[in-house]
Amino acid sequence: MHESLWQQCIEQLQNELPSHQFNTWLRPLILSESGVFTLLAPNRFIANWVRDKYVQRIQTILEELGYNDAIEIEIANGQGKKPVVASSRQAGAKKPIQMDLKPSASAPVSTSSASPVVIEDRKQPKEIEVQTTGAKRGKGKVQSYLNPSFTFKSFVEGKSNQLALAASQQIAENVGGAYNPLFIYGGVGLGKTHLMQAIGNHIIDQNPAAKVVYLHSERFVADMVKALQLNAMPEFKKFYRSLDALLIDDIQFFAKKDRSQEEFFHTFNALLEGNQQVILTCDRFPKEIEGLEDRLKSRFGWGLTVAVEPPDLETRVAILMKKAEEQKVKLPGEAAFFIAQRIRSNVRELEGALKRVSANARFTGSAINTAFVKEALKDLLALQDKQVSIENIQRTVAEYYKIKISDLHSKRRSRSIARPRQVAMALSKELTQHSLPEIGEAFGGRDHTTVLHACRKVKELRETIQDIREDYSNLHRTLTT
Ligand SMILES: Nc1ncnc2c1ncn2[C@@H]1O[C@H](COP(=O)(O)OP(=O)(O)OP(=O)(O)O)[C@@H](O)[C@H]1O
Repeated sequence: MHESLWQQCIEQLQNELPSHQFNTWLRPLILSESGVFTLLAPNRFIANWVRDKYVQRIQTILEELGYNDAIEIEIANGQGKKPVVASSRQAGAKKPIQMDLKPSASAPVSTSSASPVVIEDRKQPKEIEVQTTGAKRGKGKVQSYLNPSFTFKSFVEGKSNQLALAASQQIAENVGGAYNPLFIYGGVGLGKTHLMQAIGNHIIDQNPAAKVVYLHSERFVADMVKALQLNAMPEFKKFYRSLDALLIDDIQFFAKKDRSQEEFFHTFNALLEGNQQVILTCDRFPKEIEGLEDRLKSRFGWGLTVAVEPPDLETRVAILMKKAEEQKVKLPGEAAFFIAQRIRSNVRELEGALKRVSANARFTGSAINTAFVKEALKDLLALQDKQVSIENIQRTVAEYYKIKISDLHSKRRSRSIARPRQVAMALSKELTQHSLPEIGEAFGGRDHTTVLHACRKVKELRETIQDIREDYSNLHRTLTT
């Protein structure tokens, strides 16, 4: 009975909501088979979001269909069970951002452009210059370390970054709220820094006096070492603990730096306790960072962990068109499609390719079309074609799943072999120019329909199963960077 009610309800929601909202938040919900009307969400973020934004509407629709009991939203693996009723809470209230700290006029002026805390090497008094704050770009003495072009507006949404974008937007609106810290992870050049800084830029746009600091983890370490040498740890601590939002990029560099981890752990706790927002990026999932203390790994997972994955073809085209428009480059759709088809590894490389094409076009005074792009990117494409071969993919996949390359060619059908084989086929389709029959041939002489089936299956599994999504993205990263 619940099944048919939910079916009607979900159809109604699909009619009511924009498709991206429906696909992101409601499509992933699964009706549990337990006695109570329970919807299972794939992760805590979706569960919380649905509780905050959609549960009332769901309940109302169900009531119209004659169902009057409360419903529950749970996380599919059973974590964080939290019953909800129709009158569930509203979205988190906005926390006012403190406006107390201004850079000291007497503080030493730093020429360093990267470090927000400048500890001068002099005996008395030890001063820390706070160069931090947002500060409207270009205004006043205060320097911003945020790239003003990294905004939500300039960020192209796609399936590969949808959750990360939604989470970032949510946090930008509710600084220090329910999702703290935000941990964004994913491969090189996929937009982690862009998203993190978009949050920072948004906070500052809302409140130009907000204290937002963005820095690379290596900078944090270097500043701390300097503070230690100069006996200036109290100032160091005070500074970091006074922020509204601390944005630390690439925290994998904390690995094996025990003293920095210790200090960061305390800073981190102090910020979380004060409801100050912490945003971290990393090239991998927290648990996979070797040389990072377990307590930090576990703490990173307290808030919200979201992945950015390599963008699919449509998103790559959209990103190219957007970048071309921003740079006032006339890029025909067909040429964008060609670039996007051939440059698949990450967005930074897409941007690099576009820059190269537009520089060539300017230099030669030519209009950009596909033939021109082919010529301008000749070397790059030749290099890339050489790098990703089916053999390479098979070797990498076999190593990753700890199976033999010959298993990928064999007829064995056990899942421990068949799944990696399907993943390897899908990667071959995505990363090489080989046709389906050629790929089938390279996998023990299989039919092209088997390859097509594998590609569809892997696509579906990536959408529904986190492990497969991560495996695929790890392999993609290994093969393309
Ligand atoms: N979805 C997107 N829309 C628009 N631009 C994007 C998108 N994703 C990435 N970019 C652009 O790609 C470039 C690289 O992104 P970014 O520096 O954020 O990557 P990253 O994931 O932080 O990489 P790294 O791990 O190397 O630090 C930036 O110029 C960014 O603006």
